[in-house]
Amino acid sequence: MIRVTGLDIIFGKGTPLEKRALRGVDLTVPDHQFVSVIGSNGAGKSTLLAAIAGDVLPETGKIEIGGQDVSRLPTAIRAAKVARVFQDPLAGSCGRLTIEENLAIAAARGRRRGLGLAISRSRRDLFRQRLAELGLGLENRLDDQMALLSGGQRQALALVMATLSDADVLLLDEHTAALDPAMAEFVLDLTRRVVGERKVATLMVTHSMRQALDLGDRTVMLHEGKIILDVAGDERASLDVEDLIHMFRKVRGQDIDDDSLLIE
Ligand SMILES: Nc1ncnc2c1ncn2[C@@H]1O[C@H](COP(=O)(O)OP(=O)(O)OP(=O)(O)O)[C@@H](O)[C@H]1O
Repeated sequence: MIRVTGLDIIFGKGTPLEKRALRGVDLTVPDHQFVSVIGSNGAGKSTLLAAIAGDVLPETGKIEIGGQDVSRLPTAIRAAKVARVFQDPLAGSCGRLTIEENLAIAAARGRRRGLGLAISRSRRDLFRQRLAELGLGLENRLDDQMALLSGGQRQALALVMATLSDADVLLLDEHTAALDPAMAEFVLDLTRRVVGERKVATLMVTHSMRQALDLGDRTVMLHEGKIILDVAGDERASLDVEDLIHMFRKVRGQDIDDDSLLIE
């Protein structure tokens, strides 16, 4: 579970460029819940994920993961609890290492084991099995360098890596935005499957209103560092993109910037 309470994040405090990116954000995500996060440019979506991962520390407020207060813990210490997939397919894995080595590092995250032990035969079988489930033929390429894979293959791998760890939290930051439409659809389907199986507390940032309603079981909209909409259950199920736009306008009294929020 993730519990964020009264979270304020300020960049460049005391400088002319001071920016209050999050303002008193409260958000609790239970273990099984998949939350899509939407909002226009600069709304604070990535900052929220970065704060949960530990890349930025709160000015005020608290972040708890699995019941532990991690507010002041650095990213490296939180890594065992937090799995992430970034927009840039190159960011989540090491191109110079093999597929197997990348998977072994992911599997060893948060565990007191060396890489050597991590690459045992049974582990290799597990990796093969997980890769075979993707249907991309990667189970036969364990010794290939990660750099040889396409962006979509790397994102799919990043999701598999996320499931190999015992993380309590999965953070997806526009993880399909850099992919071509067919690959993006594949990775989104995989995301649904992975989150469904792992039942991990998941936050997915997207610019697509359609994705925000189609994936997961709750949609949160951020604007200027605040949560302005939070819908789940029957209310969410009955919404379409037009409703979401209408709700945004009602709350903010302004038009959505169509350049930053994709209607479809
Ligand atoms: N490292 C930083 N230093 C200074 N300001 C920052 C930093 N990171 C983000 N900001 C500012 O904080 C605000 C929120 O940024 P953030 O990246 O979280 O928005 P976002 O909702 O993810 O936007 P986008 O959809 O454009 O990625 C923006 O005004 C941004 O310019």
